[in-house]
Amino acid sequence: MPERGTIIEARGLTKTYRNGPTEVRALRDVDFAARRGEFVVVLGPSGSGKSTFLNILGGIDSASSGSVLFDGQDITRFGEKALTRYRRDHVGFVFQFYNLVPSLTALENVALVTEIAARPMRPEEALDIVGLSGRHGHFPAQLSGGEQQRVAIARAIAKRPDLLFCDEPTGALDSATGVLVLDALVEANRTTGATTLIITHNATIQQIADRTLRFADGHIVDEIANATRKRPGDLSW
Ligand SMILES: Nc1ncnc2c1ncn2[C@@H]1O[C@H](COP(=O)(O)OP(=O)(O)OP(=O)(O)O)[C@@H](O)[C@H]1O
Repeated sequence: MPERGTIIEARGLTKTYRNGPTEVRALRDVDFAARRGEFVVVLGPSGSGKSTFLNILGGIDSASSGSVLFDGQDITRFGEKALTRYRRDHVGFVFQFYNLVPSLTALENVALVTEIAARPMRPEEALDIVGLSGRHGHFPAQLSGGEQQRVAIARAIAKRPDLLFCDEPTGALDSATGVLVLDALVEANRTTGATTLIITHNATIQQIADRTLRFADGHIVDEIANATRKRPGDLSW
């Protein structure tokens, strides 16, 4: 039985990529569970399996073996249609590069998602949460990198996802701008209650999390629960 409050759980998760004769074991027998609303930072060296882990949990990559239970249902057994619905209704993704549509305003970029979501918030509300109320009509080229990333976060949360998965969201940003993006993620987590996982190479960021996972060589080698969480504004790197 899953622990009470668990929203996503991986059991014995394994992923092997085959490129011709060579095999890369990206994940080896990973067990993990996260509670609703939890804020988790994922650390680990390059190639240790962090992105593969997040992508499989989010239904954009497939497992070689093991299971991923979302709200008790094994998504590794879903067909294409159910997997698309899972991603569309329950998962918000944020990547290092913002992937906004250049010819659409901030508001229109967010509205693209709210138009197809099952229970969206208004695009204006999503932009408010990330602190961009004054930027609705701006095109991506008129926004700084950090502002573009906050539009990407607004787009990810506007569908009210249960899960918010962020792969290196501050990787391309300087520290002051990175702090604003982390503030937006903390606020998004607080107001939507989405379980939030953030991959980063910056170990300082773990201080804002409820829990830190450390990957090495396809395993979770360490898990630390934080008794207290710092605010992003109190970090410096
Ligand atoms: N599509 C793929 N085809 C083949 N090998 C892959 C593929 N995706 C990832 N890998 C390999 O799987 C291993 C884990 O990669 P992954 O991207 O999950 O690591 P990571 O910890 O996220 O690294 P980084 O911090 O550099 O993003 C690496 O050896 C990588 O080269």
